[in-house]
Formats: sequence, C-alpha cells, structure tokens
Amino acid sequence: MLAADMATTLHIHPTADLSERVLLPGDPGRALLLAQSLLERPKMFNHHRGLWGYTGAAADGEPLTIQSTGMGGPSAAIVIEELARLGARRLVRVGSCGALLGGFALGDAIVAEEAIASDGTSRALGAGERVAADAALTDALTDAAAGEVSGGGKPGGPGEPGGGAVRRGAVVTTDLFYDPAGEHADPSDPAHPALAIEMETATLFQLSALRGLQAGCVLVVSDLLGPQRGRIDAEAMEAAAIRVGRIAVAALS
Ligand SMILES: O=P(O)(O)O[C@H]1O[C@H](CO)[C@@H](O)[C@H]1O
Ligand SMILES: O=c1cc[nH]c(=O)[nH]1
Repeated sequence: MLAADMATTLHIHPTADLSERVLLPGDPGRALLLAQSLLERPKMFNHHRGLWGYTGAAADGEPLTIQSTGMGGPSAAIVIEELARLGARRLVRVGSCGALLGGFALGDAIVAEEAIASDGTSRALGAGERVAADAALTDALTDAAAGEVSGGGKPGGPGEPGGGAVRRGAVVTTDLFYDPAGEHADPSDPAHPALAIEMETATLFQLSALRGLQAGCVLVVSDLLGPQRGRIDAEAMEAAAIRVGRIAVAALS
C-alpha cells in the first residue's frame, strides 16, 4: 500500500491507502458493487465529488483500489492524474460500451487494445488518431478473459448470466453519449473497424502513456447499436460487471 498524500490532489481526498493497481469503472455504483464483490474488508478510499472509491484485499490477498472516474474524458483525466500523483501505476478501466458491429450479445465483453480518439480530452493531451493500451496488460486481460470464458470464473460461462463471449480490438472514444448526429457512424479505417463506442478509454491510454503508467481496458457490451438494437437490464449488467472485474483482477495478479 502507498501512503496517500491528500495535499497533492484537489478532487480525490483519500480516506484509505491507495494500491498501485486500480480498477476504473465510470459509474460510482459499479465501484461499490465491485468493492462488495471483489474485495475483502473494503474501506472507502474517496467519496469527494461523488467519485466513490474503495481499497481492500483482492482474491490474491494483495491490495486493490477500485475508483470511479465519472463519465467522459474531462472527469476521467482529473481522476487518473490525481491517482498517478498519489502513486497508482497499473490501471484497468472496467467500463460499459455500445457495440457498433453485428455479432455481439448484451453482456459480452471487449478487451480494448487501442482507442480511436474521437474525443476532445485525449486530443488535448496530444493523442493522435489512435492510442494504444499497454501491450503486456492487454495480453494479460485477454488471457484472463479466455480463462473466464472457458468456465474458470463465476458468474457463468457463455450462455449464463454475465458469461458472454469476449472479443479483442479497437474501440472509439467520443464526448457525446446523446449524439445529435443521430448515428454512431464508425469513423475508423475499414481495415481496423472499431468494435464499440464509449467515452473514457482514449483519455486513459493517452494520459497513462504521458505519465508512464500501464493501462488496459475491458468493457461490458451494455448496448447494441449495430444491426440489432438493445440495452442490457440492470441484473445482467451487474453480473457482467462482476465478470469483467474478475478478469481485470486476474490480469493484475
Ligand atoms: O459505464 P461507464 O464505465 O461509465 O462507461 C460508459 O457509460 C457512460 C455512458 O453511459 C460513459 O461513461 C461511457 O464510457
Ligand atoms: O458510451 C457509451 C456507453 C455505453 N453505451 C453506449 O452506447 N455508449
């Protein structure tokens, strides 16, 4: 565990130790769910600004912090910058996304190996068109996901709640959830199509590259935006969130 230094951070006010490894859901409620599901003896790490965070012992017995980023690049950039100043070194976003292509089911998971930077925050931080995840951490997430799919984890293998397929590829990061353009047109190169759309991953990858942090990302498919349309229900989202949380913990172990 690392000594937390509140004086350096204006938005994260640590009330517990910080682990050098951190899961980053956008949703504070998902941070609580994951803390209750994945941590022994969780303590609140932060509640300032409603950005709930928790630190406890993960399944491997080592400390783990789970800290919500809020929605969108600007909020995520503040949280990630302050976590870096406090001593975080390995970060995995455990988020949700809308699948842009066919062939996905609600509750499937995506390991993001790169993000297409269609957002303002990562671009303001100097991102080019695409920003990459840490390769070793992404391979570890892919291996951990394969273990879950083959039935090593709970809840569920394929077909069970929270136990859908896992794919690896690019995601596109945007600033708008409600886009007046109406469609989430796939802006990517046809040779490397984006699997899904979300709002923080490009910022995480770009800021981590600037600060020398290892960053990865695993996402639950909460929406189908391609040929089929649909939105996951709350129970299935919880099961899928716990599953991707377990994948992330295994990758960080
Ligand atoms: O579920 P989280 O991790 O918040 O991620 C996605 O959900 C939010 C939009 O509903 C955005 O933050 C988007 O990136
Ligand atoms: O940013 C997001 C997150 C989930 N679903 C979407 O369609 N977009």
